[in-house]
Amino acid sequence: MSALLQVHDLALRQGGRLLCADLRFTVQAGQRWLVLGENGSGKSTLLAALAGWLACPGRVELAGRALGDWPARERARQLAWLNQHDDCPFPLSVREKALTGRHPHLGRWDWESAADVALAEAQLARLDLLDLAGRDLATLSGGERRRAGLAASLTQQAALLLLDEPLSQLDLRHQQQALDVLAEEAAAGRALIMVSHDPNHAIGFASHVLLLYGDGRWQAGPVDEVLNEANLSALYRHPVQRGLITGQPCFLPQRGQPCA
Ligand SMILES: Nc1ncnc2c1ncn2[C@@H]1O[C@H](COP(=O)(O)OP(=O)(O)OP(=O)(O)O)[C@@H](O)[C@H]1O
Repeated sequence: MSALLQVHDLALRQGGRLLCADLRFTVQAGQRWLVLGENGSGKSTLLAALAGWLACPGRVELAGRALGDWPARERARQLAWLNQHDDCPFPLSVREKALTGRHPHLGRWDWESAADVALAEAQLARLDLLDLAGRDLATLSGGERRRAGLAASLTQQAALLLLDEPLSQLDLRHQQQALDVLAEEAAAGRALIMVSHDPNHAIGFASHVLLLYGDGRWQAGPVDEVLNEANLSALYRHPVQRGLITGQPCFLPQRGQPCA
């Protein structure tokens, strides 16, 4: 099976600072990657590079073809990017926001079809947003708006979802709901690369983890190999303890410890 995404020797820099050097990893269809790291370690920069919005040294191949060789519309059918800052400067209903995910699939002068609307509304329903479909995006709470952005990414039906903190601002139930929806997407063959600040989002969800240390170093691999106390303590420069809750591992910061 050929890889959906191949990252070869990618270097991430911002403002003259090297964030990540020689990054190499491969994503197959159905895999769920969680990206972890401190504030400013380069997680959003990585997603921007993988989305083709940031030119970086190295090579990224999407479905066997260099990222830069994809025409923008075709690339957007393959790859959805939920940005961390997903605000909209003009009035837009929640339904219209979800429908933006269909734009790469429409011709220049096409309107969305009934099937497009049905698909968008189905994604809103999965995220508990159908009752708000007619509301202006600007009137939503932060968590509701975040879920509307995720619904738009799902409506795009891309093979690869790049999700920058899709669970931020979501309450506990909606976090779990979103994780369940994303797990369904992965089971249907889509690949996910999701940024989070909670290593526990990996538990029972992620298949792989990418740790970005923000100083050039990184670690990537299956959850069982990469997600452990030692790596997380080094990543966050704070002692992290692994515990068990009803047989499930969980990671917690040690209390009362000075920060490094
Ligand atoms: N245009 C820019 N000029 C200079 N520095 C920048 C620029 N854009 C981003 N940076 C810096 O690059 C670093 C990485 O930013 P990035 O947004 O990728 O971090 P992140 O890991 O996503 O952080 P967070 O967890 O806070 O969202 C940060 O220190 C940021 O201040």
